[in-house]
Amino acid sequence: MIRLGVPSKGRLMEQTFDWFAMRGVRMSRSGSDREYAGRVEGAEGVQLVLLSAGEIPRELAAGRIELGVTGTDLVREKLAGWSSELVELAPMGFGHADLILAVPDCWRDCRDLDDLAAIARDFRAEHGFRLRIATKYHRLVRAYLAAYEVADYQLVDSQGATEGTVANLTAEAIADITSSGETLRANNLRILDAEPILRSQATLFAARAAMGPQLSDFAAQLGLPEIATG
Ligand SMILES: Nc1ncnc2c1ncn2[C@@H]1O[C@H](COP(=O)(O)OP(=O)(O)OP(=O)(O)O)[C@@H](O)[C@H]1O
Ligand SMILES: O=P(O)(O)OC[C@H]1O[C@H](OP(=O)(O)OP(=O)(O)O)[C@H](O)[C@@H]1O
Repeated sequence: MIRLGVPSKGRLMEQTFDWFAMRGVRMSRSGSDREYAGRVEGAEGVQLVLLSAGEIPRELAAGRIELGVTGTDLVREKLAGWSSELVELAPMGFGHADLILAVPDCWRDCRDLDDLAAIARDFRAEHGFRLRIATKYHRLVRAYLAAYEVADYQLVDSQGATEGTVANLTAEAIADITSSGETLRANNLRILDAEPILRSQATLFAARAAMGPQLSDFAAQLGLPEIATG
């Protein structure tokens, strides 16, 4: 049996269902919108497991599902050394979002990472604490800022509504996912002029430990390029 983890709600779930339907595999919830079981038609031996997008990386790594759909951002954030545990079978062409750093629009002198590094250096002396960056992407943000030699900051954990933290005075800057940019604009934030921390999209992942003939057959049925097994 191949257990396939799919996000349990919203656009990500609907677009995942559409992606599989285009490839001849029809998925649906078994019962009401609140029931987290699902049906699969058009593929033998595949069981649908509806899960939080954020839990799918760990479920794959733990061997509780063999395949999973989630954003590349969540896999890279949640699993250190993700590529030793998972294989990227197919980018799915939706759920595009960039993980970016943003500062208050009124910080006229903060345009890029060099400016941020300089402001962060002065911030502590001036305020008695390090500049706060709100995010749920701790691992990715730390690695990125280390690469650009930004050091004088602290991360503040924010699991949602991250753009609100600056107005709420719990952070000076944020690192979060954006697609249309509307949430940033509505909260008077501006993206730093720099490469995004990550460009993410919804992706079909397989657990490396589960690779074998059954997964290969299913991948072939979906029209994916031949995958190495073992
Ligand atoms: N505005 C957006 N546009 C496109 N993709 C997005 C957007 N916001 C989030 N995503 C992507 O959707 C995926 C799920 O995001 P997130 O964990 O925030 O979802 P959620 O619906 O809050 O899920 P959970 O059930 O874990 O709370 C992530 O990979 C993220 O990159
Ligand atoms: O650039 P935009 O198109 O405005 O999208 C960006 C927003 O979408 C996501 O939030 P989501 O709605 O998933 O809620 P969250 O705050 O719980 O993460 C993300 O965290 C941003 O807040």
